[in-house]
Amino acid sequence: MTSQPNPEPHKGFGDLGERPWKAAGLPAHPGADPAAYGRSWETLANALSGFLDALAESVPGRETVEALAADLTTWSDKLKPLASPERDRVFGRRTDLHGRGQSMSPKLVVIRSDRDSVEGTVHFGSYFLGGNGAVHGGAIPLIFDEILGRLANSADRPPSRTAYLHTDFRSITPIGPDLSIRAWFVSEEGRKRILRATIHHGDTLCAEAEGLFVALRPGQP
Ligand SMILES: CCCCCCCC(=O)SCCNC(=O)CCNC(=O)[C@H](O)C(C)(C)COP(=O)(O)OP(=O)(O)OC[C@H]1O[C@@H](n2cnc3c(N)ncnc32)[C@H](O)[C@@H]1OP(=O)(O)O
Repeated sequence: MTSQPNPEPHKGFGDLGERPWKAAGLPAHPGADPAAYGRSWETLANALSGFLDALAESVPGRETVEALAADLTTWSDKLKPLASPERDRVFGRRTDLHGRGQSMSPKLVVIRSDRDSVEGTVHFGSYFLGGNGAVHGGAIPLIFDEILGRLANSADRPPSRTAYLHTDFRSITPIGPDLSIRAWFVSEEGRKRILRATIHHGDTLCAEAEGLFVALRPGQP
């Protein structure tokens, strides 16, 4: 399952000229090059997700909260001067990694995929808690958009965007266990691609979705 680059990249960023990270020995587009960071970006993404889960679960003392806030501010201040145009970034663009090297959506592990379907597992950590052990109702469409959007734009298909995403919550989606996730094409006519997906906990259907993805016309953002 591979993502297709938008033929008309996002406009609004000036030409950077020489990319500053090239001086650090990185390629021009480090997000598109799995070798750029070795295993270190994957380690970072896992550490970030693990941190968010640990924070969500913990009840730290006030001193710990203050120290943590100071540490995070230090890192934000270090990273802000390194801000780069969207097309050059790494976060969320490492399609070779489970979870694309980001922490916004839960980690999707693809076990099998072909041109028209994909199967895998998804794990919602405590960061995605809604209440009473159930995943937040907004996080479920998030992973559906992730898996359906990637499948809709896979193979040689031109890029598309989600026009609608209908989600039915059939039973509680639990925080913690690995869940089965499946997505498949229902139809593909002209610019319109209809796909469906399910999440199961064992034999229990937790949620299902249908999405319409519309192929972008040239120049459409
Ligand atoms: C670059 C790739 C990144 C992949 C990211 C993964 C997916 C995402 O999360 S994308 C982010 C969320 N989605 C968005 O931001 C999309 C915002 N919306 C849009 O950009 C536009 O409305 C867009 C592109 C979906 C459709 O607009 P447009 O290209 O003008 O299509 P339009 O001509 O109106 O419609 C085409 C067909 O789709 C149908 N259609 C469009 N929207 C809907 C809808 N919500 N419900 C039902 N049918 C619809 C139309 O009726 C039409 O059907 P027909 O050809 O049979 O008459």
